[in-house]
Amino acid sequence: MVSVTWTVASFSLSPLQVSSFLVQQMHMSQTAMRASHKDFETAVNQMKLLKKDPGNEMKLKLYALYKQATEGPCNMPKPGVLDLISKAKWDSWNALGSLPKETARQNYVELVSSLSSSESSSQGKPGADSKQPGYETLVVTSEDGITKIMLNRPTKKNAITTQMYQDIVLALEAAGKDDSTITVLTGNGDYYCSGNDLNNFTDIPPGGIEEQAKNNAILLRNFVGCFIDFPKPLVAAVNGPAVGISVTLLGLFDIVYASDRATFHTPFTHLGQSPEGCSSYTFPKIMGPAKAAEMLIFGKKLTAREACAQGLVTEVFPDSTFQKEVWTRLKAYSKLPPNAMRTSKQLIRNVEREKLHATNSEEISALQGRWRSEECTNAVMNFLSRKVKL
Ligand SMILES: CCCCC/C=C/CC(=O)SCCNC(=O)CCNC(=O)[C@H](O)C(C)(C)COP(=O)(O)OP(=O)(O)OC[C@H]1O[C@@H](n2cnc3c(N)ncnc32)[C@H](O)[C@@H]1OP(=O)(O)O
Repeated sequence: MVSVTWTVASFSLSPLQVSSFLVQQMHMSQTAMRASHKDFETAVNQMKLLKKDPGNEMKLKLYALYKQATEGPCNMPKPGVLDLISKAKWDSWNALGSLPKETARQNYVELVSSLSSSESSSQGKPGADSKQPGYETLVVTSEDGITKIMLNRPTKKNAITTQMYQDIVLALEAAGKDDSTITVLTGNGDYYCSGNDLNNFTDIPPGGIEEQAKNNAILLRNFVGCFIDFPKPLVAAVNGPAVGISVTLLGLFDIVYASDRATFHTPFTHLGQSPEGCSSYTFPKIMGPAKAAEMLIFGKKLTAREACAQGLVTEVFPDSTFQKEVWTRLKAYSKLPPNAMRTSKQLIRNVEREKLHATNSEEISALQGRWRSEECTNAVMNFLSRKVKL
């Protein structure tokens, strides 16, 4: 990563320089659109060179994206229930709905690129899969049948850095396979999480903003995908205010317990951005479209009790007894038969799994455009130059 100068340097840019910077961004984004046909062909060839089998679920995703990219929305008659393989392929393609060909091409390219880079990063590292990572900004503990993943950047209100996104993915993957029965995400300090660390936008790689948007898209797709596919009961213990992506993800948790000090805030429009974490689908479903719009479009902040009344939060506890009450409750739940819990969770989530993955892809495509926009650039600069708080 080249350490960035644009946010700092741009404070002293003239309006002309700023507009030429933005024109350059627009030009780069058009170039990326034109390049994507070629990128797609390269990715199709790259797929054939993968050494590891990516697994059936991933193959179905790739199949669906390939068909959508080359033929558009699913136009085949639905196969019979006994033709299991054709039906799984059809379901996967059909779940992409009217996703534009261009977006499907782009998603296919990114998915293949993430598969190839994870393959090359694990090459030459014997035992890399089994090694337990040490996390810099997470504390992961396993006790009484509960794996607790605690965000641990209290002085930065647990804002999520790019490293943290990756670490949370690793921690969730490990928790999904360990012998605990329940997994809990919580925060250390007075905040649950203040969302995406806005400094993530200042790490510009050598390929510029275009490459940064692509990298962020890959990271975010994988990150949200892990929550969609998490196999065990997943609980959020929201110990304090929650902002941005830490709020939207709550729609993918099975239980959300909140302290009465917690608030729920998604200031996407203020940041020139748009919803993620599948909230454009889960929030209207949970609280109805009118309430969801007030949060996701206008950035209305909810108290814990309001969020509970809207169905986003399961139960609110007084802050003074939050930790004691939540952990006592969870310890009791963790003794329930684990396989029955997993089966019930999967039955609940499987109904809409493909829809959630398709929503994740569409939200990320929209965000890639937002990240390149003047509205987003200005909002991030304003926060980082201490002009605004959200
Ligand atoms: C890989 C890309 C994926 C992208 C996924 C997209 C996600 C979308 C979102 O999550 S949008 C939400 C982004 N979050 C915000 O906009 C919140 C910004 N923060 C604030 O508005 C405030 O800091 C606050 C309201 C959360 C807390 O205010 P308070 O006055 O109580 O505390 P401070 O502002 O003094 O914060 C203490 C220090 O923490 C730093 N900090 C807090 N949040 C963030 C953040 N999100 N990004 C970066 N830094 C953050 C803050 O700057 C202070 O740092 P300092 O002590 O060095 O000054």
